[in-house]
Amino acid sequence: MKKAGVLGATGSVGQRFILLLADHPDFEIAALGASSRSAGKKYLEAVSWKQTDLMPENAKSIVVTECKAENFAHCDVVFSGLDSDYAGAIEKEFVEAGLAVISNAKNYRREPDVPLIVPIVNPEHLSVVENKVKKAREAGEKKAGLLVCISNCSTAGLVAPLKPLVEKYGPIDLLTATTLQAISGAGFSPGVSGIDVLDNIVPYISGEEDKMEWETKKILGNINDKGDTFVPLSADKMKVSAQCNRVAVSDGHTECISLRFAQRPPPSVEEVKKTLSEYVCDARKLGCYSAPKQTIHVLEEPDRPQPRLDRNRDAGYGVTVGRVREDPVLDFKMVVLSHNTVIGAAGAGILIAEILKAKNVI
Ligand SMILES: NC(=O)C1=CN([C@@H]2O[C@H](COP(=O)(O)OP(=O)(O)OC[C@H]3O[C@@H](n4cnc5c(N)ncnc54)[C@H](OP(=O)(O)O)[C@@H]3O)[C@@H](O)[C@H]2O)C=CC1
Ligand SMILES: N[C@@H](CC(=O)OP(=O)(O)O)C(=O)O
Repeated sequence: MKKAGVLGATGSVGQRFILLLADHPDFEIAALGASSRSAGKKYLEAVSWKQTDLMPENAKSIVVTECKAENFAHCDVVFSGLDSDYAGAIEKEFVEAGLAVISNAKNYRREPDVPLIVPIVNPEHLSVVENKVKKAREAGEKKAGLLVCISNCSTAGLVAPLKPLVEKYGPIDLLTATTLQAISGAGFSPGVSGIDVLDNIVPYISGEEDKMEWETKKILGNINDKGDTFVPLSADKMKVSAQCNRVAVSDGHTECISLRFAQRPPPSVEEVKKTLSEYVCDARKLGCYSAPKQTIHVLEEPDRPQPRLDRNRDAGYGVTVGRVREDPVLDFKMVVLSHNTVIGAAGAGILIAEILKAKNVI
């Protein structure tokens, strides 16, 4: 069993980590961290639990600590669900102390040497940290600190169907996405207020559109010849336009997307559906415990996917696509649904850790 720490353990993402780690065969919870408001309290008392699953017994009596590296020194991996106002300094301290940090926060996603990972899409980008750790071990370092960033949750759902399509049919040069994002995505402190979201749609999520437009290009981009720096796709190779909305859904981000392939003629609708259905993510091939059996579920019903009905496919690690059809402006349009706190956040972190463990990095 590897020992796992969770930073921001009381938040929306942190609570999902607690659920997903509760019965995990490879990782056990060894330390929980949050703000000084929570530190010193048992998890049961520190947290305002908002999940529909009951709080796991094994978390209840763990005493939450302050997010200091010394409190997590015994951890093989540390998952971060920290508020981004604090994540930057805390995660830096942890990596410098030799800890392996897998972060949900946005702070380091654009660093040229930090992998930005959606584990069902671009686990090959983990080679950059694999190489770093190998070199550090060869140099005699006992604990090589490393940082892996998890993408923005809407970006995770967006890139999942793009990856197999690009692999098979070449670059996508134009892409639009309009999101309908769940309230759990906004976190719990303070979270979206009832009056804002009930009987309403808020057509603005701060910073979200820019993150989707930028992160997509890093995730679908390349690594330089030296194997140490990421080279995102350039704007002339791929134009991405996102519009983001908050809707009254508890979990699960829906995205209406349209895309055009650079190569002409484009494939047929049936070929696109077949390619999506047949895609098997590398984590599944590696035998990772949490990897979805079916990476992308393609539905034929005209009124699916729907968040409440489809977000838990493959325990939230699978992505669901429906309404795949021709687009009279670009080539194709479709609706994508992904669980924002599982494959868009905590689940992604755990699947990344499973991949790193399988590769003997942690
Ligand atoms: N929710 C989602 O779907 C997604 C979230 N993210 C990112 O993940 C991170 C966590 O998001 P989310 O769970 O939604 O946020 P929440 O607001 O729900 O949780 C924030 C967490 O950070 C802790 N925290 C706040 N201030 C401090 C501090 N000064 N020192 C240490 N810990 C502190 C809080 O602890 P306390 O309870 O003690 O205040 C809490 O555990 C963010 O960076 C977010 O952008 C990424 C993808 C998806
Ligand atoms: N902004 C996302 C969640 C989030 O926190 O994303 P990021 O980690 O990219 O800031 C949402 O509201 O659904």
